[in-house]
Amino acid sequence: MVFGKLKKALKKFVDNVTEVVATKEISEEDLEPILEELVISLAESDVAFEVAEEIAAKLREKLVGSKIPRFSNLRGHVIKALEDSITEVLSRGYRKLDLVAEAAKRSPDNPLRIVFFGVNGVGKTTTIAKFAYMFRSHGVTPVIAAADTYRAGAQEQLRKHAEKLGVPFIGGRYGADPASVVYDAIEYARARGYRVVLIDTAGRLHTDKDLMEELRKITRVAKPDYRALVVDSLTGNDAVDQARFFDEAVGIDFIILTKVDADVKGGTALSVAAATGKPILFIGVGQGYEDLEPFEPRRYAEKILADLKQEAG
Ligand SMILES: Nc1nc2c(ncn2[C@@H]2O[C@H](COP(=O)(O)OP(=O)(O)OP(=O)(O)O)[C@@H](O)[C@H]2O)c(=O)[nH]1
Repeated sequence: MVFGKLKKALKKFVDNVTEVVATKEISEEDLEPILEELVISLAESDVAFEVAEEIAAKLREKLVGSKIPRFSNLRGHVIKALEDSITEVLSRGYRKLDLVAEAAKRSPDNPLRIVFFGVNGVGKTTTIAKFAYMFRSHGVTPVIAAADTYRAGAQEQLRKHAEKLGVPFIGGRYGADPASVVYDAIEYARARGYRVVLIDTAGRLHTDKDLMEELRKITRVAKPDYRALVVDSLTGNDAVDQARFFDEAVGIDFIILTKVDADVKGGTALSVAAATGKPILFIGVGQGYEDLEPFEPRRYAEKILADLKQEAG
């Protein structure tokens, strides 16, 4: 089940609180051991330890000494505290972005540039194709630039997507300077009036230092409006390390979390958003072009807690 492990941890927390609290007020004494158990089970669901502790601190603040409103039940009260705490953690750095509207407003000599970073295998290629689909279906056709010139496969995969989607593709020969691919793609867009350029980059080179230098060079040439990091929700705490690496290398504006539809643990979103302070703005929820959703913290928290809320009535 999607998010199964996280949901189980949260349900156990609600069960424990309702079991222990007999009066109309929640005491710190009652809550403390239950919070400790919650932190451990959150950590087991891929929530970074410091983020799990932060959630516990928020719950302590909201629940200790709180009076249960007369007509509401204790369960509902605890679930609401959980939902608010999770929403707060997910909201760090969050802002609404309308990329399609931004691109549509651009003058043709200054197209919107989005550079995508991320290690191999996280779903970067698929995500760029999903973005191309999103722009194109709103009438803003993008140019795709494949600036990973070290992997012939990456070029080929992106070219196929571009063909299927009917959008222009600019690639480079094996080993060509990736920055020149970026330059050509931006010039191409300018010359033909395309208002957005989506740029793929390498996910791995011989050394991390080489990778950092290449990504910095691409960034200097692209002058991106947005630097997007693609992370895989199935990688758990690794996603936090990746976000830190890329943020140090090039600076990250927002994160796209992929494979959320296949995530049985569910904690990565909480970790990445809270531990890096970089907002998740999109999630990948499948392999199709249309399987990209804007991320909204409250809605995501509601999704995590939907079964519990339904049970509580
Ligand atoms: N279920 C699911 N699968 C996804 C999602 N995004 C990508 N994938 C799959 O993940 C696999 C890897 O995706 P790619 O787009 O090839 O990943 P990449 O990061 O470009 O990987 P390389 O090309 O190997 O660097 C593919 O099988 C995709 O279909 C998603 O949101 N949900």
